[in-house]
Amino acid sequence: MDRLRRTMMFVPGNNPGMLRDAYIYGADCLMFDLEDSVALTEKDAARFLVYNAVRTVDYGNTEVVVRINGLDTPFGKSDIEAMVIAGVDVIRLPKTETKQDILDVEAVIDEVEKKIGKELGSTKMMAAIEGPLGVFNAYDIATASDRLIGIALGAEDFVTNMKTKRYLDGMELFAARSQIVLAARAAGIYALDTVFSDVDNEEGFRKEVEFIKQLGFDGKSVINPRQIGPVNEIYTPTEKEISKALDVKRAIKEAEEKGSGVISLNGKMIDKPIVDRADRVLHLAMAAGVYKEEFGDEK
Ligand SMILES: CC(=O)SCCNC(=O)CCNC(=O)[C@H](O)C(C)(C)COP(=O)(O)OP(=O)(O)OC[C@H]1O[C@@H](n2cnc3c(N)ncnc32)[C@H](O)[C@@H]1OP(=O)(O)O
Ligand SMILES: O=C([O-])CC(=O)C(=O)O
Ligand SMILES: [Mg+2]
Repeated sequence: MDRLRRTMMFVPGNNPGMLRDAYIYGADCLMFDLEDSVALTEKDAARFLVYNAVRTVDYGNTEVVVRINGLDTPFGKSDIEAMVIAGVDVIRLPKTETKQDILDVEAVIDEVEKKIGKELGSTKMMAAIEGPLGVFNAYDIATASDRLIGIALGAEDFVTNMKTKRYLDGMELFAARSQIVLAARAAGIYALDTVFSDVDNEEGFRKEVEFIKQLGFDGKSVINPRQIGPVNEIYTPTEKEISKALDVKRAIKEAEEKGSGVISLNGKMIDKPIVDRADRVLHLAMAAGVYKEEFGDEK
């Protein structure tokens, strides 16, 4: 079963208390940051702190991601080396513009894995797209490496590069979000949405989460523990959705027993794509622990 990546919480890499306690809030993934939340004077200290946290704190089933500095900075190579040795699950590359950016980071990861005798390919990658060139290259980026588990939007940098700002309706991000979700789905990897920086605006946040779910994203980066509950809730199938999915499964089973692939349920047609969606609801519900398998054939 694929893992849930509904919530990925950024944690500034130079804050030891947050690095130690972040897992208690229930995010699916933690994203320790060495990039833009860390001042230039703190880069080496943050790398050291994150390295020690990853090696010593038991994060249980929470996926550990580290956002490195790009290879075009003086910190990128050391960040990658330290994080592969520390044993992080995923390295997140910020500001990805081209396929070559992925290949360059992958070459360094390959080198370190070989040097320390770690299974080649075991350190996964995630790429954040934060500018118009990256958006144009989204599919090339998404298919650049087998290590890639997902691509994400970085909206604060994106709107800055586009010479605009963020609006509550999100129209300035619509083209980028669409391109990223299409590229991720075409490549068969996760589509991950960006942060919502106004932590106190819960209503606006919820609307944005509903919207990105509608577009097809698998989850969202968050910056504060208060944002985890709403995303996990919106992305977890409700009892009503689970019960509807089970009705669909029962109806199609009945149809198949009669040699048909289509049947009517409460006036609505049920056939393969609708059954596949019901399977996905049950799969997500199982992964979230709110449903236990009944049909046995969910993906
Ligand atoms: C555009 C970009 O690049 S975004 C990615 C980079 N940015 C980040 O990583 C920022 C992450 N977030 C934060 O640093 C903070 O949440 C802020 C600055 C936004 C707000 O800080 P605060 O106002 O102190 O948050 P708040 O009062 O809600 O904190 C409540 C508790 O949650 C903890 N907390 C807050 N944010 C986080 C976090 N991201 N990770 C772990 N713990 C956190 C606080 O330490 C505090 O703990 P305590 O009760 O034990 O003292
Ligand atoms: O990747 C993110 O969501 C955060 C970020 O760097 C940005 O918005 O520029
Ligand atoms: Mg950014």
